[in-house]
Amino acid sequence: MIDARLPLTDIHRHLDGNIRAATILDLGREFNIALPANSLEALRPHVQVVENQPDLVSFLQKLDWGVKVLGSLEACRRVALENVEDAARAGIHYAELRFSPGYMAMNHQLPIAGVVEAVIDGVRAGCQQHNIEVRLIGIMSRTFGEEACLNELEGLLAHRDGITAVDLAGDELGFPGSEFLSHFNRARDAGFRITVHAGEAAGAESIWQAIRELGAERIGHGVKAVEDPALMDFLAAQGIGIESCLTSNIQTSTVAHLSHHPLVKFLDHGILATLNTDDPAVQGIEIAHEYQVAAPQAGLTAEHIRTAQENGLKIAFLSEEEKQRIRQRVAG
Ligand SMILES: O=c1[nH]cnc2c1ncn2[C@@H]1O[C@H](CO)[C@@H](O)[C@H]1O
Ligand SMILES: [Zn+2]
Repeated sequence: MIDARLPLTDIHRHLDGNIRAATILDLGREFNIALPANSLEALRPHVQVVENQPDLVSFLQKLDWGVKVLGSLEACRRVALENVEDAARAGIHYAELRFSPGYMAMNHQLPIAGVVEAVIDGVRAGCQQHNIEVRLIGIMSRTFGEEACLNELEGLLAHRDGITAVDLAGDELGFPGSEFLSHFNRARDAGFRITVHAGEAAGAESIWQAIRELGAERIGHGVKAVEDPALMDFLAAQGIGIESCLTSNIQTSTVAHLSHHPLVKFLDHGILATLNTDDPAVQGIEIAHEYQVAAPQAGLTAEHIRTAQENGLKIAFLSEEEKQRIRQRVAG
């Protein structure tokens, strides 16, 4: 159900939520970090969601081992490079990879700006080796509070040219967007594009807040928009894109069953909604699974899936010329 004539995109993909289990073992050994298991098979349930989690925060804990083994900047560069390799292998032509430099830095007190630089460098190397185009989104992890987010923003600003956009992710219920107004004012002043995780754990008001107060041009997840008809109209009229992540929404218990997922309603309403992975290694899925298994289970027809695929590049953080170049490259 992936249209091979159209670019395949993944514009909501956390690179620090996509660290290979084999790499976690490897880095654990390198930095002498005691892991909960020493074989791939035994490690898997600690680093991958094997059953749906009761809420977002429980799901997010599954990402923790991946960053605990980041003992050096070289390790950060390695996982960035491997992420590009994995995205290219998954058949993705254009990816926006996002990462939280403070979250990656915190276990071994790495310099945050150094992490940003290492990720940019790893992605650049990966793009030279593989036939894929990548942009980077810097995340501020709300879970660690305002000051930690400010440190992340400063690290991202130190390498402004290598970063396309900023995002706010983590515990949406515990840390509402209203605490981060000054961060986003600075980010917009610096010319960053803006996407925000909203309407995943919290309600439609969180999406309005992200748009009106943080300047979000796109929304990560946005599931709860379906509860507010005025918001549905607004998203469609303003061309504010939704980055849907179907399997993620089931694994976090944001949506009880795929047949209840609002993505079809978004598309039928003319909202520029897209299909994405979120944290593929942690979830045990890849983008093809979202198109071929999850989307049909969520009630998308072949036409809906095609529209979602087209929307990926439409709402990408690229210029019209860059989008056209990618379309032409894929159409051959
Ligand atoms: O589905 C999600 N919703 C909200 N935050 C997320 C999700 N997946 C990962 N992160 C958060 O993003 C940062 C790492 O890139 C971490 O803060 C992680 O908790
Ligand atoms: Zn996400």
